Amino acid sequence: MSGARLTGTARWRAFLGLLARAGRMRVAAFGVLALLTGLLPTAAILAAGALARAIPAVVEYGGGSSQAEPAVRALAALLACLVGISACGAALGHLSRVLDAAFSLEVHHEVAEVMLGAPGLAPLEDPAVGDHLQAVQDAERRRVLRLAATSLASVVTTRLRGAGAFAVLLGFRWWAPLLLLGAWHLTNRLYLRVTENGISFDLGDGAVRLRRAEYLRSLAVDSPAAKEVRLFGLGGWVVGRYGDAWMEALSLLWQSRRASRGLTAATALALAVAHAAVLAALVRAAASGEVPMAALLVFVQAVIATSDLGMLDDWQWYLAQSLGVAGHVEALRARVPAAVPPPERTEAKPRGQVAVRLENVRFTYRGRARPTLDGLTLDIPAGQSLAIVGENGAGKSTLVKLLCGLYEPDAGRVTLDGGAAPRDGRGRIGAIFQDFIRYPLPLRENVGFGHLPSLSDSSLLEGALRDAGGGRLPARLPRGWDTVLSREFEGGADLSGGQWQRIALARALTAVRGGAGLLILDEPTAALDVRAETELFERFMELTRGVTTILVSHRLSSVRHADRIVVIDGGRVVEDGTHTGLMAAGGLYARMYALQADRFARAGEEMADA
Ligand SMILES: Nc1ncnc2c1ncn2[C@@H]1O[C@H](COP(=O)(O)OP(=O)(O)OP(=O)(O)O)[C@@H](O)[C@H]1O
Repeated sequence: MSGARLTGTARWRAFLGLLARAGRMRVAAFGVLALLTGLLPTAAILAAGALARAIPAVVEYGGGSSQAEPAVRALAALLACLVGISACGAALGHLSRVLDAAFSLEVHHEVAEVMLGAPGLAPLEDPAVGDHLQAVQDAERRRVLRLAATSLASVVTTRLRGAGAFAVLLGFRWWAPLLLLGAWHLTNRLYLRVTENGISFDLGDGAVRLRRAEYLRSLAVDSPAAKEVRLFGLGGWVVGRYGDAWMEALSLLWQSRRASRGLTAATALALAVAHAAVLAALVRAAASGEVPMAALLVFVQAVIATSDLGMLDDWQWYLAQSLGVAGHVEALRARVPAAVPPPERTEAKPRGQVAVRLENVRFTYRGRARPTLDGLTLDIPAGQSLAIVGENGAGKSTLVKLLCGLYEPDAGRVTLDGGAAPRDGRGRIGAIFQDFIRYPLPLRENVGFGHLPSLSDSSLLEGALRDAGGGRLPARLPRGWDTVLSREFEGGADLSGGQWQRIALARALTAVRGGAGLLILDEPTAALDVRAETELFERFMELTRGVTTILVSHRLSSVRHADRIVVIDGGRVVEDGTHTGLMAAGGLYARMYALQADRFARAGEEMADA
């Protein structure tokens, strides 16, 4: 994955960039608080040492004497440090939580902006883009994004405490902190090894085995399989296999952990030897009088605090993951081209019918050896109703997606009204696809999304729904236009396939009422029977007179009343005319029509026989 290939510095830059967008002042305050929280413990160790040094004078001359002043100052400094540690720690914790939320929001915002800024659908089909998106989604699932600043605060303050202890110990022997650092560094290596094992487990065989176990578990508890599991008495088998699959998956992890046993033992030994060497040297120096008692107290505390240079467990992992996410976001931005902003509209007539022209268009899907469209030329005058027909896979939907500017042709041109590229004129196109979206949102939005500015124009939405044949629907829903169209939400409702189709069509009509001059229906009625589809298309052509309409269907009888019919085959237009003209020509259209009519008649006979 290219996100993983970003250098550490680039990832840090991306991470801090995302964090900085949460507010520079907040980030500056975060930095100051982290610095104070990290360094005050070392100051406290030094203050404790100063206090220990000053105590004998207090004992000797009394608390009220001038000789006791250093002790009072040291005590005050120690108290100030302790109060500072807890106050700064609390403030840092609070600010971290604010930044955590802001960081996660920024990541999602950035990803959405990059993806929505892509000129068409092609980047969405790029496997590398899919990998980056998946990585961000996984991070969200593991709550990594919501701990980015907290983990940064924790790692920074801990390392600062370790660095402070290191500096203090330098005052004893130069080699002492280096020795301890080396030993603690081994714990970091060990941690990395264990993490890498975990990652390769997640990415490799382990994940496959876990997925299998997870599937078996879901068979036992989820509803889709509930009927068959009970009916066929599969319960015992499912639970048994789940246990086996789970153990099989974990055995891989244990195996990899066993492989780290040598490093674990070496680390423990190194830590014991390093600490023993430094403590022994300290004791010897104290015994010889070289290191006084107060300094011994300081150095021993510093030895203990060097553990903050070692492995940090979860926080280190969370921070590494957050840096990884920032890398993925950065890589996503580099991978997905940003759309060029549309030029200023110069045409005087932004509303009304749209003329479409495709000139010698060639288009090949990513990963496909052969073009889907090749040498396709088609002129659609403003206001015409055109049907595009062809066999399955002929490229009808592809042609429609090019018309909507969702893909760019490899060669040739697609233009609206003699000049504009489709993606610059999207506001003038209303389209409903075969796989139209059933938004789990209120009915109002499901219809109003065709023209967002009309979302609050109830009479426009009502008119569109009525024309699409769904006029009685709001009255049947528990909350009328505000009913969420999904049972997964409180007070929501489920609709039948036919009702959803009416809503999708109403959405297209809303687009037309909002000013779209080109309406495309790419088989949104596939679930209807032939007669219903024919009636609906005819009604639609009636309702959208004055708008350029493109109907896609492979049921020829449904579209025969269109002004014009083109047949796509081999990636280009092979026939072009009216139904009567094409039938008379006796070409591909006529053959397809005869075949469908024959099939239809035979199906009718079989039903009559039955
Ligand atoms: N996103 C995609 N990536 C790769 N190939 C695709 C993609 N979408 C469609 N294709 C392929 O392009 C060819 C044309 O598909 P298209 O959906 O345009 O045909 P169609 O005429 O609309 O078919 P149908 O009548 O079945 O809806 C098919 O071979 C299809 O498999």
